Amino acid sequence: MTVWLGSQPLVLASQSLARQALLLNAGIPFDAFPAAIDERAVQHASGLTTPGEIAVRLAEEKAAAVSARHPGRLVLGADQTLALGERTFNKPADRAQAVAQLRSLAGRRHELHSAAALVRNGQILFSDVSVARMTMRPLSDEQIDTYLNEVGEAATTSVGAYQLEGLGVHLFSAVHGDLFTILGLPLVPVLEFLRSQRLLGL
Ligand SMILES: Nc1nc2c(ncn2[C@@H]2O[C@H](COP(=O)(O)OP(=O)(O)OP(=O)(O)O)[C@@H](O)[C@H]2O)c(=O)[nH]1
Repeated sequence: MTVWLGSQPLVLASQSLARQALLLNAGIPFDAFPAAIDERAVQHASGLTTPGEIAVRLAEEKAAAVSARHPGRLVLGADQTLALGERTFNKPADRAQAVAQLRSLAGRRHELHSAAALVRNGQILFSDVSVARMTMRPLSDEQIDTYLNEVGEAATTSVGAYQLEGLGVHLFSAVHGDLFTILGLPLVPVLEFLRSQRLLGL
């Protein structure tokens, strides 16, 4: 039995190790090529304001950018936008930004909007966005420092400065949403579409 029925591996337009692990564990062969687009410039130029629309547009732009370099290939792009009320957050650039971000998120509920898009030859064939709702515990500055000392550089690789499947789980009092959405790739709807295209054997 073969899981993937495509004549070529999927192209993943992402540097994200979490996204690559999700595809690997799902038995989907892929070639990973980071899109390397200016996400903030795309977001500002789009004029979009809702986190879900921003995540979808960025996922589509990432997939389209890599699709232009790989004609004929099916390209998957993804993006995750964190929303705290009207504010959106991106990956913290350094520890100072991670501290500031965690201070803002602590004791409040934020949303993770994770979008995926599939593009071939520049045509958007599929896009979808899922939401997870994360309730972070109240955290003292000392607790934030202790956490960041433990996780180190990994704090700058995620939009919320946490990896939920790692020590990040200690930051939360409640989590609502599927793990794929939290990890940054709404995999179930992507697999449903691939199945509809007869690209999956399961
Ligand atoms: N391991 C892990 N990664 C997470 C978690 N939450 C968010 N992320 C990652 O945080 C990153 C969100 O930033 P994005 O801008 O969407 O993606 P990126 O890492 O820059 O990678 P590209 O797809 O190349 O843009 C993604 O890599 C997500 O996989 C989590 O709980 N665990």
